Amino acid sequence: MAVMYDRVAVIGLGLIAGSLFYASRRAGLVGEMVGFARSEETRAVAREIGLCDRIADSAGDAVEDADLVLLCVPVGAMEQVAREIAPRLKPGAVVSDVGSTKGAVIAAVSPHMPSGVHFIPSHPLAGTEQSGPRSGFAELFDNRWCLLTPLPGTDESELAKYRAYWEALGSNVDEMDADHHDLVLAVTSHTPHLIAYTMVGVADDLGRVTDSEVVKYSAAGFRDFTRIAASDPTMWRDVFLSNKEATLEILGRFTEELFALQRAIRTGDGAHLHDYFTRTRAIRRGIIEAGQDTDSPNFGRNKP
Ligand SMILES: NC(=O)C1=CN([C@@H]2O[C@H](COP(=O)(O)OP(=O)(O)OC[C@H]3O[C@@H](n4cnc5c(N)ncnc54)[C@H](O)[C@@H]3O)[C@@H](O)[C@H]2O)C=CC1
Ligand SMILES: O=C(O)C(=O)Cc1ccc(O)cc1
Repeated sequence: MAVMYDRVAVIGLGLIAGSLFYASRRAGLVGEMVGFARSEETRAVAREIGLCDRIADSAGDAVEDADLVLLCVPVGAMEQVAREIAPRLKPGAVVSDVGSTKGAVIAAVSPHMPSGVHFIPSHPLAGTEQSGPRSGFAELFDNRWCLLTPLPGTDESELAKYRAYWEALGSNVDEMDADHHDLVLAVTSHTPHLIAYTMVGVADDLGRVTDSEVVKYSAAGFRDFTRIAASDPTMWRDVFLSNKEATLEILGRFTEELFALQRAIRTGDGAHLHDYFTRTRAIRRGIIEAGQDTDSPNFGRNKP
């Protein structure tokens, strides 16, 4: 495939930045990729393993002359990075981020963007519980969604080009507004992570009594919870602090339903439990029939 951006800068050298580097290389989408991370140790690892073509000594140096700048740091660090790079951005450059929340990132980054620079926020719905410079891989974005939340008045041709970049990385791309994104993600990602963290925390408390039994007899569902609860603490702290309103809204609804189920168990209301589980089973079957199960080889089959 042809080179789309001659020079790309990635700030923050973890799972997403590394995967962007390998996937961009695989598809021949960028000329040179320059990287920067705050910690000296991360930069040393990146140099050692050949992550990026060049590792700069500051965020400002990394973005010098870059056509595309990708902010791949925890969402709580976006503002500081935007402030650091702003004076060094090339006029006409596209700046994007890959943060898991969008409203707060837009509020943090856009005030610092000089006129003539195009800020186009994005969020790949692809990840693992791994983090750091050694965790990236080229296939991460294959067949996953990437959501763009462009601001009103965004340059149409830069938006179309950035969208095509994600498609060339292997993703399916959709656009929506930031508030809607944050509500959808609170339901599908943020609150489920909080539930996994809580369940593993509960098991850990029990573990002090029954010790290794929790691990020894853990069934698949609980093992999935432990995988999710092993995700990066800094990243997830920032996600909840920056998507407060939507997460609290969904958590409120969650606890109401949980209390109703708790009451059904206490009062022996089997019909309530059975009806509830029948409804949720139909949702899973609907996802599979629509070809939207990303674990299935049929994923994307029924896409419009
Ligand atoms: N891990 C996941 O599954 C996904 C993460 N995201 C989002 O992508 C972003 C990056 O996540 P990961 O790559 O997983 O994180 P990571 O923890 O693997 O990497 C983050 C990198 O940012 C660097 N960093 C932190 N603060 C910095 C600062 N002030 N200046 C420069 N570098 C700084 C760290 O040293 C590290 O190299 C986050 O905003 C996250 O919400 C989006 C989709 C999936
Ligand atoms: O590992 C998992 O199960 C994930 O849910 C990955 C993930 C984490 C954060 C995001 O913003 C998007 C995807």
